[in-house]
Amino acid sequence: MRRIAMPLVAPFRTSFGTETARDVLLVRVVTPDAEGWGECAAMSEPLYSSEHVGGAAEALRRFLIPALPRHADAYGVNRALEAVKGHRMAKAALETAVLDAQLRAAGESFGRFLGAARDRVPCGVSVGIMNSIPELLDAVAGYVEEGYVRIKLKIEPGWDVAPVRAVRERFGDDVLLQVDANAAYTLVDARHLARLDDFGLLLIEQPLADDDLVQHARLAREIRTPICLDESIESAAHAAAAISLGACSIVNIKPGRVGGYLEARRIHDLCRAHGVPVWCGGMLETGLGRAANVALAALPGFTLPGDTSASGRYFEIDITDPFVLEDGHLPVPAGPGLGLAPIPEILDRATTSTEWIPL
Ligand SMILES: CSCC[C@@H](NC(=O)CCC(=O)O)C(=O)O
Ligand SMILES: [Mg+2]
Repeated sequence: MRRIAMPLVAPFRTSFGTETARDVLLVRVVTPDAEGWGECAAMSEPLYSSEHVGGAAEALRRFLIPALPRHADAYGVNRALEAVKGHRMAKAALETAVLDAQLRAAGESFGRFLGAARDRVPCGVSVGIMNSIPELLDAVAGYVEEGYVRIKLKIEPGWDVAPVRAVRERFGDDVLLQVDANAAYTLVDARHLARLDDFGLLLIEQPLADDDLVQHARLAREIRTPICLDESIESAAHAAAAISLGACSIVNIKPGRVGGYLEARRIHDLCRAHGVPVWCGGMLETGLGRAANVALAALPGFTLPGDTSASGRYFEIDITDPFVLEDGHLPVPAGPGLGLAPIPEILDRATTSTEWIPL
């Protein structure tokens, strides 16, 4: 296990706090045939969800790594880790590292293994809450200029209708626009949220609390903007419940949040069977997690642009060759496994601790 410090190019503010740097936990698995990498999505503090990077490291050290079967592929690891409750981001990092090693040894790319239907994906970008509308419009102008095909605005009570209206007035009705509340509202705000219906948004992401499926279903009957869930969907079972309750009509799939790429694909398959569009969310990943997310975003049911932005959206220097936007798209890595690896001298400079756990 390796912890790296990744400063952000600019503070990223959401309804639950402001990030200025990522403290990222990486897992490297060494097998007789190959090594594999997994990136843990957990943030430094348990503000997005209950997981946090220190807790993930502890769960891996004490429960998940010791539970690893001696000879197992990612499916075997997925089953072996089921006995541990929760800790999905920690599980995802370990399962992904095993999957990466397995695929590198087999000479198969993540995209091919997952069922990618394209060799590049259209990219959206997530824009934080800013100190003023002019500052927001400058940031959005930069991203539109860079070629991002979709803009997502973080919102919270007091910063919602005005920024959305300003972006619509400045950039027109054609730019694909959506908002993400990170669970900042309650049903009391339903009539206020209905004011966003005038702006032709693609979706409103996670308006209410993560465990409020019934209330999201009620909200869905009071606003026209489609509801997309993020924090609420931690498994295929959650996705099935949300769809059958009418709590959402779009799902943001984040492999870390749901325990790994195998469960992410199950959710993709389930949503596709219900005609529910999905898109790939982001957790400010380095190039390692970004590579796996871009491969996932190439699956056929990912019909909306994801938060799969270029490395430069967050990092001055990525620990891998950077993802660079080309005509609003990112290429799906074609090499074995993740298709890339950390650049040793950059990785060493970013490293704050390493820990070797023998099986
Ligand atoms: C620090 S906020 C992380 C969670 C947030 N992620 C994003 O907004 C996209 C971040 C990214 O581009 O990786 C979300 O709720 O969707
Ligand atoms: Mg979100």
